[in-house]
Amino acid sequence: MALKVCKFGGTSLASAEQFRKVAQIALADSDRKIVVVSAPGKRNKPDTKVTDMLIAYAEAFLAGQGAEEVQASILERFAGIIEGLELPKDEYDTIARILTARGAGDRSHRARYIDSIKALGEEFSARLLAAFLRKEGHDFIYVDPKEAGLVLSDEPGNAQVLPESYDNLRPLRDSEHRIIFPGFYGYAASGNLVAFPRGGSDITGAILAAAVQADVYENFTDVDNVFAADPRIVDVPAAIHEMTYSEMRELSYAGFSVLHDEALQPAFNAKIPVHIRNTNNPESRGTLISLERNNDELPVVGVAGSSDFCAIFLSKYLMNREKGFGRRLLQIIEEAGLSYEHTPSGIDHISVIIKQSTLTPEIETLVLERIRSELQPDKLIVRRGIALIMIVGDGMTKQIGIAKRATGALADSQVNLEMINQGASENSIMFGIQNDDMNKAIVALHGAFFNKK
Ligand SMILES: Nc1ncnc2c1ncn2[C@@H]1O[C@H](COP(=O)(O)OP(=O)(O)O)[C@@H](O)[C@H]1O
Ligand SMILES: N[C@@H](CC(=O)OP(=O)(O)O)C(=O)O
Repeated sequence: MALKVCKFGGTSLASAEQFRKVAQIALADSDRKIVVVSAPGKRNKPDTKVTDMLIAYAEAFLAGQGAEEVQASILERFAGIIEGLELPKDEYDTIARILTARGAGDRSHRARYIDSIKALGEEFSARLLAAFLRKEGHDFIYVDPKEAGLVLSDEPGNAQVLPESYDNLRPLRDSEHRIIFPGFYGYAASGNLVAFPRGGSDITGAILAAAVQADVYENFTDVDNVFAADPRIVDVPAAIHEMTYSEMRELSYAGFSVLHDEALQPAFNAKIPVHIRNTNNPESRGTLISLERNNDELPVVGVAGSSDFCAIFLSKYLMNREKGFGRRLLQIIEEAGLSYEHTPSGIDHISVIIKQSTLTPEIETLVLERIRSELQPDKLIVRRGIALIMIVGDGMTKQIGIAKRATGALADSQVNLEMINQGASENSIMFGIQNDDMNKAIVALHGAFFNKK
């Protein structure tokens, strides 16, 4: 008997109707022993994710404002699900009680308080799905991440798994029951609830799959497969049915929100294939992410982009002869509490690319002052509003002319290139452009590599 861990995203649990689909999929294959769930997501485009409502609920308390309105909207979402699943009224009472109690919890640490509330969407989804499956006569239990031993670093909203979690979670493999596990959060060694970054239920699923040595990690979402570009940007993008871990890691980091980029490492380490599938069309083939792919006629498997980066650009004559220049520069960045994304460089210049949101005006002043006094550059400027576009494919190394094809397509679309950087692993090329050109660039690059002649 095979062992499968499956994760259902917020869109798969947005309503009672979606819960029923999830239950049907879980029941269709007895190998699906562990089911990880997200909080109810959007039912339609203008709708709000429960996680965002919970964050608003926490923020209302923190601001000392009334939270009644947002509390009522959260409870209304769950009331609709409970009613649609024909669950007893007790379920609603429990949810209302927990939500009120958490809201009244300790607010002395802002980020910790927000985590303790925003995780409730996943907890409620998991409790309701387990209750529904049991009501229908199936042996599923809700498992609490604390009891199961999902131990995370104590970084609210940005937690990472600690190695002991894998040993702690392994026994779930032999549980006599099938398991419903909430995604997105775990506990620090201190006992505090901590959440992964947004979209982090994907990470929970991957950790569980690795811990129990699953044969496959099925990640159910609302698209038939991964596309070669974001379907919200490119009309009818090419479907990609196979990808390698490193390709998907690059693409999800660069903008493919379909899978969290940090979800790949646990699956990759444990060599567990990840199968992206559609809850609304479970018959479709999906996308298999593993060590190797057979579609090696494709040099490039995807084009992704994300906006709002900035570049700290420095030039200094004979920079190449100055030992330790790069190290000292990056040390300044590190000591300002910043992480950097890329460092494209030439003989006399270097840029450090950083997420714009992390470079606050205070940090910027501090960093620039230190660079000026400690490194004495000839030129130092900060460029904002940069989008990074990535074309990714393990097959790129074997084909000549990929960069030419890409830059040609960008030029034809009048996109001005500010930076080009080939990843050290040679399976990606990054282009830095103006934010406003991002979608145009993605459309052009998708056309260059995927449009049938
Ligand atoms: N390259 C891509 N291929 C498929 N979907 C993509 C891609 N890039 C972005 N997406 C978006 O990711 C969405 C699925 O991710 P997400 O909204 O997080 O779903 P879930 O609620 O299942 O976690 C899709 O609806 C699609 O709009
Ligand atoms: N609900 C959390 C975690 C998550 O993974 O959600 P989703 O599966 O809907 O991306 C969020 O909105 O960030």
